[in-house]
Amino acid sequence: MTGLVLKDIRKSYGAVDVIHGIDLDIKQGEFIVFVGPSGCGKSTLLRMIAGLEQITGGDMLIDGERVNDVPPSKRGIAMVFQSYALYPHMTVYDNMAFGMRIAGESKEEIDRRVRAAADILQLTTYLDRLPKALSGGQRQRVAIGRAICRNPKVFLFDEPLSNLDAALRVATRIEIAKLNEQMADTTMIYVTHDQVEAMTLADRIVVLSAGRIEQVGAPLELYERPANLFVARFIGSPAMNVIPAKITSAGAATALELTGGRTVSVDIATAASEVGKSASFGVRPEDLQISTGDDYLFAGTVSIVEALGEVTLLYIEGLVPGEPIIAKIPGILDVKRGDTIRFTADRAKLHLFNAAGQSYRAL
Ligand SMILES: Nc1ncnc2c1ncn2[C@@H]1O[C@H](COP(=O)(O)OP(=O)(O)OP(=O)(O)O)[C@@H](O)[C@H]1O
Repeated sequence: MTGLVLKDIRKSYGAVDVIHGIDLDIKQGEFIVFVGPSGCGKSTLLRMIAGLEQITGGDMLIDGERVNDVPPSKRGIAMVFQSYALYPHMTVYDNMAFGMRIAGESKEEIDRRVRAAADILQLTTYLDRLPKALSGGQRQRVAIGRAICRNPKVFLFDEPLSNLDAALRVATRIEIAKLNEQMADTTMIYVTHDQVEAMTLADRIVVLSAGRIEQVGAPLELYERPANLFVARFIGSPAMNVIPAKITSAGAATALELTGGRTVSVDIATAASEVGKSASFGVRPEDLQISTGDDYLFAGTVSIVEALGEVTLLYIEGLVPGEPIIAKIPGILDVKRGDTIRFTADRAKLHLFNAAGQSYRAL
């Protein structure tokens, strides 16, 4: 089993601690995505797994073997970077074969692996071309092919699509998803800023903030059951709306008074000791619906209407100072700036967090 285990992994640069003790068990064949705001330590963690960055503390195990001091070339890992770094004077074939030639593989074995990788990535017709005669997406596929040829146990990707334009990103993302299916036993770890890549590629997403794990879970688990406000706001776009509230009654359902005076009830259990405490009420923009009745969550005045055709985004000012509430309503609406609208939502899709930002569902 080529599992990967991180035990209390730490990283400091001089006196500055950037990774504060990461515990993570990755199973063989899993596709793990690291996400988090800029500077949270995603690349540092990936580079420690690759062996490109010294580990300050803790243990890193691959296949049960401690690899903290094992050099990158001996870890059975291949890494694909944002910049593909191909040799410009070598053909696609030679770029993919290069590492194997250095390693002294036989001509037959090199040919077999290059052709197999080219086949997976649909590069067969480009094998005799130089990188300058390829598009950005094709070059990135060659970089991925070069990594496949190394027969890695663990495949690391550091924002591999971020240099590509929107259409190529989508196409190459789909290639990576197919690659993951074809290399079902190969563990893949992927760093990205892109929500869609994280949601569509990952078996599990690791959300990081300031060198710590906030939550680990399947994409929809994080979306539907964020453990805290950080994850709730980080996963999903536009971000979840959060309205300050006070708990007025507890039990199997909880009653809240929202900022602005409206009372709402959510199907989330709280203890009697929570009554009177401050909380944060959360609802995703796409879970809001326009209401015509009296049974609504809150009402507000529309300040901006963004009609995108497929959906309309409504920005509602005044409920939370300095932060508009956003509603994402399907289709084209007959709504204009200045209209007052009532919003409702399915009660099962509401969220509630305590004053420390922890979800009451996760407590
Ligand atoms: N060589 C270094 N010396 C000192 N600090 C460093 C060094 N490399 C990285 N850091 C710091 O470590 C932290 C984590 O950096 P890292 O590049 O891992 O973040 P990231 O999550 O990958 O960010 P981004 O999404 O912007 O690429 C940052 O605060 C960064 O400033």
